[in-house]
Amino acid sequence: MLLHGVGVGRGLSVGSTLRMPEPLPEPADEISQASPAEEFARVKAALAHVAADLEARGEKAGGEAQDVLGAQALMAQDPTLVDDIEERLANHKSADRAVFEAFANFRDLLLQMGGYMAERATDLDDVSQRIIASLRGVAAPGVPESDTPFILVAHDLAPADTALLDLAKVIGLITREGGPTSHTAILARSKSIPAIVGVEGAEGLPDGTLVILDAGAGTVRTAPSTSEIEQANIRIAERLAVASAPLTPGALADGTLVPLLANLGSADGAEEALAAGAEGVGLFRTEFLFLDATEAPSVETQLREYERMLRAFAGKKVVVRVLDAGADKPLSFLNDEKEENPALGLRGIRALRASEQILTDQLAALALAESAVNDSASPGERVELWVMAPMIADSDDTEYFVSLAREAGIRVAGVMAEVPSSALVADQIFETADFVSIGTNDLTQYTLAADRLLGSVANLQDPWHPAVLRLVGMLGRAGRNAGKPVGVCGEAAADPALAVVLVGLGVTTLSMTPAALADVRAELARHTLAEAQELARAAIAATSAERARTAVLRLSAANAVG
Ligand SMILES: C=C(OP(=O)(O)O)C(=O)O
Ligand SMILES: [Mg+2]
Repeated sequence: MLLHGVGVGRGLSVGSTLRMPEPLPEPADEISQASPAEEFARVKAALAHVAADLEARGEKAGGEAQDVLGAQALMAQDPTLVDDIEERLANHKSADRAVFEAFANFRDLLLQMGGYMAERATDLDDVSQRIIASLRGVAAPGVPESDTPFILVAHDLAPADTALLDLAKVIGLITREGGPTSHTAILARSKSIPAIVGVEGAEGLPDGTLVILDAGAGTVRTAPSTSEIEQANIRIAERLAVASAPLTPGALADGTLVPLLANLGSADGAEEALAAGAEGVGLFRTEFLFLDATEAPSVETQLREYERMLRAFAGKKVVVRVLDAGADKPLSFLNDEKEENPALGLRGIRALRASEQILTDQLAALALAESAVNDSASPGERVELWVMAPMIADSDDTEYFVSLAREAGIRVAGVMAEVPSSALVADQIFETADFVSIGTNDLTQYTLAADRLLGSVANLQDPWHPAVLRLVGMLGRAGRNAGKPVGVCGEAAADPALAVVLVGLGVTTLSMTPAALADVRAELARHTLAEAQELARAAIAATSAERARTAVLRLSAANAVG
């Protein structure tokens, strides 16, 4: 049997599947036969068991995961919740129903508070499920434990699950939900886990099914033959060889340079990015530093973080994005309003325009960080700081941002092209912006009107769609006419075949998760600029994302040099 989904990267894996337990059904609201005191004793034992289990798992995982799990252990013993449960038991609710209701009540309160508190609602659901599982004596939800490596099959992954993935054990990931730019996909790519998301039929895979997961083809093959397994193992070995190829600068076969940059969320990833041959940073997502903050970070706090990042990339270019709050990246201090359609709401530059002081503070911190690094550096060690704003719609947004950036002393100021309107008026935007960086994740979401977090429309969330590629082509042309650079920093840049097409459309730099650099470097080196342009023409002439991908893969196999 062959199942289809959206592959993340080009990874390949052969192994047995193990399912993540399904969420437990809602406990029935019936009068309990046991006495409230008996039920309360059972609940207290379950709470203690779950808290101890979460703490033990936290200690094992260490780092950030330990903080997440420690906070969850505290939730399991929260006195307000325990009192609420006891009260419900006194009204003759069953133990699991009382737990379910008390947690659901607390969850609704958190959701009403919005922002950071609302973000914790998922963690609370997870704790509630664990307690109910303990009361029923069934397996707790979450990543299953196993002594041998396995391919994880899940509906989708919660943040706490993803933080805890043991890479020595989880050798592949298949999810029913999620599109190519969902956080599960971004995490899988950054950890180099072969993954396929949005797989219809994934829920029917029994534990222990031997499968070949081929992310490049977007397929899961069950019951593979011996020769199919041998072929897959040969390809896995070939990929390992690519990963250890020399770290040359990104370039096409004819020598055209295409600098390969890293997407980072903090300076912690700098070492890994440099080791993978990143020629700089093409997208520093500053909001990742402050996701948990309840108030705007001070200039001093920001300065420390930015300086750390800039020092790590001495002698190279670092493109910093100012805070991109809203929708999939909520920052309670910037946009706390509940919106019907947050992806179409006050996010990115719009949220910053509404809180201008936060933007001017951030620009000031960036300018100070650049001076701190460069004032005492020799010319070869100076970092080149570029700053850009997210979700720019038109030249009005551009002029607003660029003038504030210049006032703050930022020398190179540009914008992200993520809203389709920015491509349509790219010539006007280039009159002011020093550069454009295309965020293909959001550009795809808005061009196809397909929520990037929703599995049901994952088939539309595909940057191979000729409509998206035509917009990229418009931006590429406008950049060339203006003599200014056009980068791509969305997930599309991490897809090797698509990366070549983007260059053919006029893109001059590519930025991606460091784990994708080796594959993209190898693929660029197989094509000349003329070939990349030919592939781009084939892609934009296709009538669907799937046809564009097939046409390019076919042509590229025929063209490949060496
Ligand atoms: C790079 C992008 O930004 P983010 O994924 O952080 O929204 C994008 O939208 O492509
Ligand atoms: Mg974006």
